[in-house]
Amino acid sequence: MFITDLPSQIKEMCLFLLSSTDCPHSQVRVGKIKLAELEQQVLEKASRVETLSRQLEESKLHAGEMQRQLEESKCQQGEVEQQLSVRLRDCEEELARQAARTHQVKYVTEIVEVESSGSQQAVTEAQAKSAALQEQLSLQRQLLRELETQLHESQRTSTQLRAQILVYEGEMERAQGQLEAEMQNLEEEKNRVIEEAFIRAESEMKAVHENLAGVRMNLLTLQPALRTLTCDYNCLKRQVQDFPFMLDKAMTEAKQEICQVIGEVSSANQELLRKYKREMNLRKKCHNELVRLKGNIRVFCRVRPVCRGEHDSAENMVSFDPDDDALLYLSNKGKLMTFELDKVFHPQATQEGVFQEVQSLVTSCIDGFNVCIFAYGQTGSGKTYTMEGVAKDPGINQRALRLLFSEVTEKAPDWDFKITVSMVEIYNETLRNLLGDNQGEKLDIKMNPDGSGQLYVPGLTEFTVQSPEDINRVFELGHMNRATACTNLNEHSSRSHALLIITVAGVNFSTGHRTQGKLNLVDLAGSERIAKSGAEGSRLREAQCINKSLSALGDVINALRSRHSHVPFRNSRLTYLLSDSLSGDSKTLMMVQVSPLVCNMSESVCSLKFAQRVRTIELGNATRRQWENSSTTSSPTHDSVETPPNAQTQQRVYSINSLFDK
Ligand SMILES: Nc1ncnc2c1ncn2[C@@H]1O[C@H](COP(=O)(O)OP(=O)(O)OP(=O)(O)O)[C@@H](O)[C@H]1O
Repeated sequence: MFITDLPSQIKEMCLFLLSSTDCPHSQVRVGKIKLAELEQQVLEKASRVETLSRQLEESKLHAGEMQRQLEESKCQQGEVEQQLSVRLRDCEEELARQAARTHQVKYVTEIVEVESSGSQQAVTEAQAKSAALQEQLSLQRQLLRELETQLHESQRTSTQLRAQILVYEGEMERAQGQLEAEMQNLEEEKNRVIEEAFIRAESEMKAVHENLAGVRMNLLTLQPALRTLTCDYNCLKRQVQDFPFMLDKAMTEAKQEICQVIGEVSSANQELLRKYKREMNLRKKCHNELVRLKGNIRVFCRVRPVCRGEHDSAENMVSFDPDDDALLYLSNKGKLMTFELDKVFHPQATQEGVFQEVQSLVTSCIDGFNVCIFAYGQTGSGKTYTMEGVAKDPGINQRALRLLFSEVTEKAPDWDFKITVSMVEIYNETLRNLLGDNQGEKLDIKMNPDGSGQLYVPGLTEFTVQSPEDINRVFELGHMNRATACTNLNEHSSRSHALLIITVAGVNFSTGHRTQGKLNLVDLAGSERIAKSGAEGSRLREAQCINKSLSALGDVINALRSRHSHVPFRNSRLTYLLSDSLSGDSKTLMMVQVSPLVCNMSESVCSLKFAQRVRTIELGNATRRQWENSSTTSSPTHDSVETPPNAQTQQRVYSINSLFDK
């Protein structure tokens, strides 16, 4: 790591210390670590400076040594030069001497030449000596030149070393300066960090002291609480030890109390049950009395609401009496018409509300009455809605079957009831079995060969309802079979009568008393006058069949009302099938459906007029179909007041109050 890196390190550390204020203890600790690291770095730098100084010293010594060597070289050179110059001088002197001698030699030679050959030899020797000296001189000169070159080299090296020394010294000074500045910075930083850490530590200490004082206070206040808690704990411990015994005791007491209360409640229940049964009997008696007083044909009217998408509202054409729920006003062609019925349901009436008004009639079939509920009205007036309803909000059919099922289940301890269901459709005077497998099969109505005068439909499927799920299955099957037999169910249902026939047969376990009642729930075909609208072909035939059956219904009621000896039940499949429910011992409810639309006003008037006429007819007192258990016969026989639905019925006396206009 270099010294120049240190400031960024310090900066980093300072930022770290400044940024984190949430944990002063750890900051101080981290600051100290950083400081130690920095001090370590300073030490390292110092040792590096020392090394550099040492190297400088060594360089200086080296330079001194070089200087010394240079001096020595210079000295040697001087000496050599001196020696050489001495030698040169000697040589020159020698040469001069030799030259002088040459003249002598020449002279001598000449003499010698003259005089002797020995002299000549001496000259040759002298010349050789002179050549050797010359050679020595040139060697000395070469040595001198080499020494001079060496000297130059030494001088250049010395200059380089000096420059290097100067560079080192500059670097040393700069490093020293930088080091001092950094040391100064570090020292300041260290002092600042220590100061900050100290301040923070002081404030923390203060906070800790305050907390400590708070904790001491708490401790002082908690001590009594602790004493109380300890006391409570001991107390609870004792209670827990005693608890099993107390629990046993409390359980025993509670058991005794519960047994006593159960005894009281069950006796109160018995009493309530007895009262309830008495009330129920009373209610039934009252209802039957009411039916007797009012006549056994009841006529209700239900006005359906204006449906979504229907803009032809006739809210002010149909009005109701706020004080009398039996009156309905219709404003037709500027004329206000008043209709009096047994009950009028306004458009907001719920399915549940409607059913509440008919449920006593429904349950009377458990008591052995034959009941018939018709929905009458033009197409789209709400007949199917009232009878079948919709999946989320079922109509009379489903509610009736469920009610009967729950009632007979309630009576199960004393009675053995059997509920059977059939579904029939009458289209173009043909009877179809809606619960059967063969939808193409046409059914017939026949007289029972046992001589009881009862009618029966050979091949008609009867389902025994044993659970609420069976009820769903029956309706699903009936609906499915009706839908598969036609292309447009809505149109088809408008032009056919749908009958749900529920038979409830019961026997009382203790008395052997038997009852059998029949509930016919009929969604009639649309009552509008289709023939007038110029229908042709199959539509015309449908219209004729509908008209035929509806007028046959009117004829039957008219004959009953007029005490005719002959009641034309056989004039249509519908009246023939319902003959036992329309004759004098039965209860009948006609639910006349009315559309609120202006465009349907004339049909609504027709329906309401028909309803009012029917309402004025009394079929006579309703009587219960019942018989005592007989050891001689296992099949039901009519008691003295029963009216069988056959020809003898025609001889019965009916109290008819008004005429029925066709
Ligand atoms: N009380 C009511 N509340 C809400 N909607 C009703 C009510 N009565 C009838 N409707 C609606 O009016 C429309 C016609 O009713 P619905 O099909 O029951 O008439 P309908 O007389 O049975 O006709 P059709 O003779 O063609 O079978 C249906 O869409 C039905 O849901």
